[in-house]
Amino acid sequence: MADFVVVANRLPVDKRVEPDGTTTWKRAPGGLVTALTPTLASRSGAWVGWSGVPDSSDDPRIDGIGIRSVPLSSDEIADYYEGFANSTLWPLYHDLLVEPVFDHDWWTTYVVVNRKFAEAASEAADEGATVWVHDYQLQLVPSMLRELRPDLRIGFFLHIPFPSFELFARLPWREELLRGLLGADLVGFHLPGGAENFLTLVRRVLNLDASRDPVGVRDGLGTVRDGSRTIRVGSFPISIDASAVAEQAAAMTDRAAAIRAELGNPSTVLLGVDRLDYTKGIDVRLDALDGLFREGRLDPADTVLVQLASPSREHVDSYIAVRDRIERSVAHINGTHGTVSSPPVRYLLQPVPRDELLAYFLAADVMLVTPLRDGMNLVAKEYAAARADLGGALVLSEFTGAAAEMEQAYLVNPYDGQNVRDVVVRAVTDSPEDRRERMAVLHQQVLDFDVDLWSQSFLQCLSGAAAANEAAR
Ligand SMILES: O=P(O)(O)OC[C@H]1O[C@H](O[C@H]2O[C@H](CO)[C@@H](O)[C@H](O)[C@H]2O)[C@H](O)[C@@H](O)[C@@H]1O
Ligand SMILES: Cc1cn([C@@H]2O[C@H](COP(=O)(O)OP(=O)(O)O)[C@@H](O)[C@H]2O)c(=O)[nH]c1=O
Repeated sequence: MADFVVVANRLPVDKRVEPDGTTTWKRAPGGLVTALTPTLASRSGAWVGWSGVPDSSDDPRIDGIGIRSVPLSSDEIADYYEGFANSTLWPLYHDLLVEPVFDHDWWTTYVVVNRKFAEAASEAADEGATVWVHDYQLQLVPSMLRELRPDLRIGFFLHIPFPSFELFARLPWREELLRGLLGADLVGFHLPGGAENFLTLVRRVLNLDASRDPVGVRDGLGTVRDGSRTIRVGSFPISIDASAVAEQAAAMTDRAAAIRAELGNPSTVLLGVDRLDYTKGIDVRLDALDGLFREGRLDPADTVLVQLASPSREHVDSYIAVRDRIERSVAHINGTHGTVSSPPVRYLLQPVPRDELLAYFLAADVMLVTPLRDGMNLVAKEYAAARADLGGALVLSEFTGAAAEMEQAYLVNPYDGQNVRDVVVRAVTDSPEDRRERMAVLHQQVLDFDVDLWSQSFLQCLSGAAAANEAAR
């Protein structure tokens, strides 16, 4: 039994089957794992989640964290994860970049799977424990868990944007999803805008009393009254372990120089690092590069774009389509502007290990983060943290959560191709002093507002919100 339980779609471990058939588990890389491991380890914590493969029920123990697998069948993965989570909610919450599918069978499976997670959390949690539920895959878990275990302190955090009334109200299951979230004592979003959208929806769809004042960052929480309970609603922008990133990156300078040499030591190295997702705007930056070569504003003989793309949700149609678009664009640029010995785009469709990523960050003159919509984007923060040398420049879409904090980046509107091309050229050609000044502010910012602040501020607000509800009970 644990007194702090994290509930997330993914477990914080990767399963590896060795050539001799034995199974080993490794801590998975990723922001959430890094953010929560210290709290989990210090508080006898447990993590409830899915292993990422069908029908797996191993419960390894790693870094002092108890793991509790929620086994999912292939059909459940198709309907809950690929279907309702990533073909209904994901596109709807990301501004309809592709058309969401509303399928009643997927919804039924979403309810069944959310109940499995709630039951597993209920079995893992000690009397009065704190349970922190994460993300759009599990929006029904807070209320299911409250019904099973009224003694628990329950927080929920959404890692992706939360849409306006006009978008969310299209969901045939809008009431159920809002009610699901209201089982929590505290509901958190990256940005105040998401929290305010939630308050408006609760008022208009459920007719509950919800506050109308603007929500602050880590402060000025909104409130919803639901019977005798008060649900707090707030903004908590996630971040990274910036000092660890800076320290690890400092050890990668030789590898960074080797990468530039492997690329032929061009004058300008541009870099993109993303999951292969249509939200990330990989095609936006490829189109900009093509345009800049055509306009003669960048020289294809002396410019290289490295695009590292990690495969994601590969069975979902919209992901198959975006991969196809990107690969055609890469081939077009290399075919039109390259030579056999020096194609201007180097594209990798593989997950890249953390150390190697940090070396690429150091090797890049300009980091291109151009999503059409993104909850936060930790890559932008990692790049700024890695550049303790104050070198490099960050081009950042206004439509990422990160842009709300990183105002000294070269901000772009990814929907305006001319703006993207102009800003990329500015980032490449601005004086070294101007670029250093911008990077100095960004680097300090990510050091000051790190992941510890994110988790501690959320957990502190959760403790206050839950205590108030316990007193009212
Ligand atoms: O688990 P997957 O389906 O493979 O997807 C990976 C994760 O993608 C999403 O990440 C979001 O969270 C980041 C941290 O808060 C944020 O920076 C980013 O903007 C979001 O897109 C998703 O929300 C996670 O649940 C997935 O595990
Ligand atoms: C492509 C790639 C990424 N990573 C690491 O993954 C996360 C990505 O987080 P972000 O918030 O930017 O976006 P999503 O959660 O994917 O929507 C970041 O920590 C990257 O360093 C990685 O380790 N390897 C990769 O190939």
